[in-house]
Amino acid sequence: MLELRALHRLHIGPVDLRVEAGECVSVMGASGAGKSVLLRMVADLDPRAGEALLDGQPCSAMPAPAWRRQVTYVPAESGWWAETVAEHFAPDADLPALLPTLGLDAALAQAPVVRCSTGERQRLALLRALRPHTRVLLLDEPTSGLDPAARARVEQMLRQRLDAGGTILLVTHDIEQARRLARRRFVIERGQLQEQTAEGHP
Ligand SMILES: Nc1ncnc2c1ncn2[C@@H]1O[C@H](COP(=O)(O)OP(=O)(O)OP(=O)(O)O)[C@@H](O)[C@H]1O
Repeated sequence: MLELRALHRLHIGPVDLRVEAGECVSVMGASGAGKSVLLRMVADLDPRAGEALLDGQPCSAMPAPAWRRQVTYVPAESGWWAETVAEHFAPDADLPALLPTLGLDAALAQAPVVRCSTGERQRLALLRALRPHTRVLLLDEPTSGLDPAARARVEQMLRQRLDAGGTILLVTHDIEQARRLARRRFVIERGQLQEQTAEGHP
């Protein structure tokens, strides 16, 4: 279970939130409202006040890499540091089996990253983050560049992750996607998270 206690950075927060294992919570909000700042705070990527806990273990009590192994941020545009796709995955990753699960050609494993399309890179970044030790996925617009078929595959994979006990904090501009995946939906406004009721706006 992920717990946020009075997380605060810039004008975002304090944010208090509990997300159970197997639960997806969505966060919507205007451009610039602070959605990415929030996800980065949870991943402990920037200085911030407050505390985040995973199963009661405070983030501040563990080395940053240990926290980020379990609580993984997938930004809207991921970083790539090597030439080919395969170099960004663990040596034992079964890429010929993994890539088609999100509708990607298995041959893409040997392709240079610079030749991949935006939507291909987006799905590759997600696959990169879906390691067994990742407990919480912090997803920043994971399907914004995808066609409906690819988006459906991604959502199916996220549902499998939830069924297996994973936790997802999902930033999206797509209200229908939020309704499909998230048990609870929030909007960030004036730096505060506000829960939306089933009938309410948005
Ligand atoms: N390191 C920083 N220092 C100062 N201000 C920042 C920093 N990072 C982000 N901001 C500001 O915080 C606000 C929230 O930014 P954020 O990227 O979280 O928006 P967002 O809700 O994710 O927007 P979008 O939907 O456009 O991606 C913006 O006004 C941004 O300029």
